[in-house]
Amino acid sequence: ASGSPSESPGAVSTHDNDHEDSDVDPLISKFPKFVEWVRSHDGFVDDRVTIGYEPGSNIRGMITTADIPAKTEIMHIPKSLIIGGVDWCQDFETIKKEMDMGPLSKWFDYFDFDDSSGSRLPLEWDRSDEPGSARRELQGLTPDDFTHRHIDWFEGDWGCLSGKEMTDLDFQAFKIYLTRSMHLGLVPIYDLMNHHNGKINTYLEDDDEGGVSVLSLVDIPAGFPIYNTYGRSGEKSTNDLFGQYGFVEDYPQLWRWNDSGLDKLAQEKEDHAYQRYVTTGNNDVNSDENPNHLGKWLNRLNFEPNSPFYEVLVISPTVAALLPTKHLTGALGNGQLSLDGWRSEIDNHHATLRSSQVDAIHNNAMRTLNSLPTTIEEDEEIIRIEKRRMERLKEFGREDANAADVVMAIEFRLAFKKALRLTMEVATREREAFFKDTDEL
Ligand SMILES: C[S@@+](CC[C@H](N)C(=O)[O-])C[C@H]1O[C@@H](n2cnc3c(N)ncnc32)[C@H](O)[C@@H]1O
Repeated sequence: ASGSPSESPGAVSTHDNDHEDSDVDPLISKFPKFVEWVRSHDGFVDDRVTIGYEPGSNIRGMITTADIPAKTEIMHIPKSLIIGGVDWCQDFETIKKEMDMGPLSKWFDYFDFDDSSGSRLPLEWDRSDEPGSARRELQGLTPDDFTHRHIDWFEGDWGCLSGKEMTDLDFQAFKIYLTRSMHLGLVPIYDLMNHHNGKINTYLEDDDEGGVSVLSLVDIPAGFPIYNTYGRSGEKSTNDLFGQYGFVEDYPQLWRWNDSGLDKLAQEKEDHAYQRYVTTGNNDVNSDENPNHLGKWLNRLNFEPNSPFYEVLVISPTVAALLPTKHLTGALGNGQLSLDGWRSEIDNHHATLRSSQVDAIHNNAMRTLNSLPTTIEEDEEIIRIEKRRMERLKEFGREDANAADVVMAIEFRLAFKKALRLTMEVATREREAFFKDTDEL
């Protein structure tokens, strides 16, 4: 009962601030026309999906209008609708050419419905780290060192622009590709799903001709967001996602950081004790991206750490796994796990984690927190003040991009600090649970 071109789904707007009426919000009201365009080019879209602003976050994304049982094909996008899939630079050129053609492009309806200019990325921040800048507000925390990495490469001598100046159209094409493409290229309608590693409810199946289907992983109730993931199996940390997309993901969060001081010491001195605590090597399991999700991680008895850096997997404000294994992070983006399910996985993990490693991450989290210029409580107050300032500016009709960037940066560092504080709490609270090395008994 779905998918015929004459049955275009409606669109709902639950947004309560800027987009009160879906009739006047083209980012919502143009959805039926967009779906018709997909279908008229041999794409398939289930009638039970629409577009709306997600309650809570107010982020536009795909939502169900009726129950969708598990293992249902929700969309199929044939290769003929996908742009690119060759490499960054060629895909960029194709996108730019099509955008430039305006209504004459086959993808006009796709570009017309796109919302990538509505998101703000750290690479759009002012580059300076003078007081008052968003970069300065990161207080040196990762991704302070790579906020502009993608654009620097893209514009640079070895990137797609080879040092040429970037035009507005270049930037538009660059941004849509950076924020929306996947391994097959730029995939219309697929890219309307938002990210959630915990409530992930879809998986992908490539077809034999270069197209792709999205299927439901679990039963999805009516009115629920349809989620994708940007970092399957713990491949990308919460810091990475913030650095690239500019949002702090919901739980579960995977925070990753480095101890630059100790790193230097370890490099200078091979037998430094740091070597005992930090593992090295590549995260090879995570490059084995299996779109068929479940099962891959379930049977894996794997004690290998997910990352050579300090890492904490935060499940809720009080539950976290210190130095998670690949086995644990393998669940991220591949399936849903209840809080009790996480707790029992984490208990098993902590029972095998050496106390000496726990001490190292605890001490590092403490040192990092103590070295930062503001506390969690101060940040909470600063955000309140900054937000009020922004609201006042808005009332006077002035939108200040830098003020919004600053709030974004402070919100990120606050979430990071909470993860560091939780790391210390878990290390202390569960002291008895960790594995005691024989020389520590
Ligand atoms: C592939 S698009 C997803 C659909 C998009 N929101 C839209 O309406 O077209 C990716 C962009 O959506 C936003 N996004 C996706 N998941 C998000 C989340 N969990 N929190 C905040 N923003 C999110 C980010 O701006 C990201 O760059």
